[in-house]
Amino acid sequence: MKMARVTSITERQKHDNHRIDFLNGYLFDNMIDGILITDDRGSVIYINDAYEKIFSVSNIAILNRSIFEVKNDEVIINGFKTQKKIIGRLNCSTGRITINIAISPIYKDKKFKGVIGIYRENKLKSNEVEKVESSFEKNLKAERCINLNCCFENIITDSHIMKSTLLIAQKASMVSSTVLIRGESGTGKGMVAKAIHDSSNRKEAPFIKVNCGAIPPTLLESELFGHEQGSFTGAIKKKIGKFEQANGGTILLDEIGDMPMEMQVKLLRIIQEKEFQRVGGNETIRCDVRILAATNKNLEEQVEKGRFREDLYYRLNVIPVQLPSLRDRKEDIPILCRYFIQKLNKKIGGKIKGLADEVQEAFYHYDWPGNVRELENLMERLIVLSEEEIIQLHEIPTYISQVYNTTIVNSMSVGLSTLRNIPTLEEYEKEIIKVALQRFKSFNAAGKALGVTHKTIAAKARKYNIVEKREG
Ligand SMILES: Nc1ncnc2c1ncn2[C@@H]1O[C@H](COP(=O)(O)OP(=O)(O)OP(=O)(O)O)[C@@H](O)[C@H]1O
Repeated sequence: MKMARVTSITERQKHDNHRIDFLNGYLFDNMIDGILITDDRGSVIYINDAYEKIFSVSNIAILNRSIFEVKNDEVIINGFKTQKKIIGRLNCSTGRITINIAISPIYKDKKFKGVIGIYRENKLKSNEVEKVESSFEKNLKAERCINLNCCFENIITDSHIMKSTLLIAQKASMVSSTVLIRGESGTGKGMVAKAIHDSSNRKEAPFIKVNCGAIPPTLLESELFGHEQGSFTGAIKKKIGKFEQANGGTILLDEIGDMPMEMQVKLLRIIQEKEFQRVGGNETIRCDVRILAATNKNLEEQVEKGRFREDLYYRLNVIPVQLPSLRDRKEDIPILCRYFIQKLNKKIGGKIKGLADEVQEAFYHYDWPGNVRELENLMERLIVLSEEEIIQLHEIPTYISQVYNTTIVNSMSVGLSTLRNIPTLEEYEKEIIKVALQRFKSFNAAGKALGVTHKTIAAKARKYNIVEKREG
């Protein structure tokens, strides 16, 4: 009898640990190709010996540095930004050696975890030197092909996933199908709905937004479909509902997941038959309204629990548009900050020029549960209250700066544990002082960050030739 192979959990764990060992060290050590691996923020977490040789760099100088600051390797930067497989070529200064590069994104549980770059030296014969052409250019062109029209220009993003999502929204604007826009609160669902309307041939007609969660269930029907005079206590005058107001245009049913069951039946009817009656009225009113719905709820779960009609769910979910949360597109944080600084400086007469490096780091590590709205509100508060032109770490709320402080300590120990050759204490001291001086720009501030006096920093900076020794 054939025995099935069963891998127990503990065995599997052993496998996993083994794999991690591989990744942390020896798998790539003896390869001919240079290898560089980054984490999801673009910090270098691994380079092998071949990489050190090809680029004449030491791992101590490059580990934990951002690929944006380490070296001008546009191929990996482009691979990181687009989170796509990219091949390219770098020319060395002699022109006789090129380096073929293949960058691949690393995903775990559908989440972007960083990139791995493979670098292979390619010695050219002299007649080949002229022919070298970088496929990086081609990739850039492909990237530019993601063309969004001006209706989407207020939706600021650098993220490839977000741009692809907006492209779906733009395509949806060309038809009248129902669109279900999903995403956590503050991810921009309202903005996307407006852009779909503005980009459609209904743009001259009204765009009407109804927050289904904010209106008491008893009033929602009259809000949506209107009522006749005297149809219920308080119905003093005839009222035109939102659907009639939106005739020829678009209606956004925001927080659709909170719509009461009775209203869901009525909504289904209007989607199917395109007609309704006002509350207390007999007249059948036909209207031509494009329906967009938005929610931050898990509608599938609501359907399973019997809180949302399955037939309505399918009617609404004809074109799904899923907006990623800000923590899943952290590459958007810098561009959003720049955008909000510019916009809010104008609005409230602020003079902020930017964010200190540590603030940017802190923003990067924070989870932003309120997404872009939370970031925008915080930027407004900082612009109003900040004493400096560059917003400093001590000015941001402690729940965000704390995240930064713990991450720095953690990343230092992770970085050290991945080093193959442990640096001497002196080498380590030299590097950390260099980093602190680059970041804080003065002996005083660097000393404060490292917990020593400015005199100690100054003396050590001279000892390690980080700054020039004074004569005499
Ligand atoms: N990509 C973006 N670029 C610029 N501003 C943005 C972006 N995304 C969101 N915002 C801003 O964030 C705020 C929230 O956006 P919006 O109301 O569209 O989010 P939402 O997902 O509909 O939120 P909710 O579910 O709470 O209604 C708005 O002030 C909007 O201007």
